[in-house]
Amino acid sequence: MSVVIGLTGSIASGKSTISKMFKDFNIPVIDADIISREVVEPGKPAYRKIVETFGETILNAERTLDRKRLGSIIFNDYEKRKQLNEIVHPEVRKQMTDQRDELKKQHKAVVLDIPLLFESGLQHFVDQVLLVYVDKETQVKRLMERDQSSLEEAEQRIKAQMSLDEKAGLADAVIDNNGPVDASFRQLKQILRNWDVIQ
Ligand SMILES: CC(C)(COP(=O)(O)OP(=O)(O)OC[C@H]1O[C@@H](n2cnc3c(N)ncnc32)[C@H](O)[C@@H]1O)[C@@H](O)C(=O)NCCC(=O)NCCS
Ligand SMILES: Nc1ncnc2c1ncn2[C@@H]1O[C@H](COP(=O)(O)OP(=O)(O)OP(=O)(O)O)[C@@H](O)[C@H]1O
Repeated sequence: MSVVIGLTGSIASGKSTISKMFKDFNIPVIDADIISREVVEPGKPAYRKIVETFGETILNAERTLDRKRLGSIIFNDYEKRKQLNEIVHPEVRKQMTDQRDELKKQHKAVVLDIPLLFESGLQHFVDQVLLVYVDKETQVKRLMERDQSSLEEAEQRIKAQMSLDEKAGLADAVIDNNGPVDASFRQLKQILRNWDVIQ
């Protein structure tokens, strides 16, 4: 029996950092952010719907999506965000469940890295939910440093998601990622032992 692990957190909480650690255990990771980029490439159905809905001003000169511009529209506006989600999310879900079912056949565990797992109510896609947690101050600081963004931009993005404190109450296990990376790695190892994924 393969265990399907839903890896989640909030923006800049450290999902990608933890996600890379699964390689050490030979556990494959399916990344919703990567799939959500693939399904909006020019020529794909979701791309066409996005241009129809948001207009050509959200395109770059080479006609790919101007992600920064689209982000500045949707992170400011709940209704627009909902419209974009309704176009992109069904495509992402289909790809993720197909890959999950294939990988389950060959691995002791499979990870679905889904930033919006709780917001989208996707708990039923997975057997265990693993949350990467940081406190609000660390989150803002790491987000601003990584994306070279202002305090205002960082707080706006954080506000577009459910708070990490609320998510912590819903998860099966939590990694506290406020400390150094090796401390988070040790927590991950213990959790995988508890779930009988590793020895
Ligand atoms: C708005 C877009 C173009 C901005 O692109 P950008 O390259 O700046 O950001 P990126 O895609 O790398 O996302 C970064 C993080 O933002 C957060 N985020 C992205 N989309 C959303 C959303 N619709 N609602 C809340 N948070 C979001 C997530 O934590 C994500 O990890 C892009 O995020 C997008 O297409 N979003 C809709 C699809 C989506 O929900 N993706 C996230 C999970 S499937
Ligand atoms: N334990 C840690 N100590 C110091 N820096 C960290 C730690 N964990 C992550 N970081 C840094 O914090 C930033 C955010 O981490 P990461 O990109 O892994 O988050 P994420 O949850 O995947 O973000 P997003 O949702 O935006 O994709 C990165 O610059 C990363 O290098």
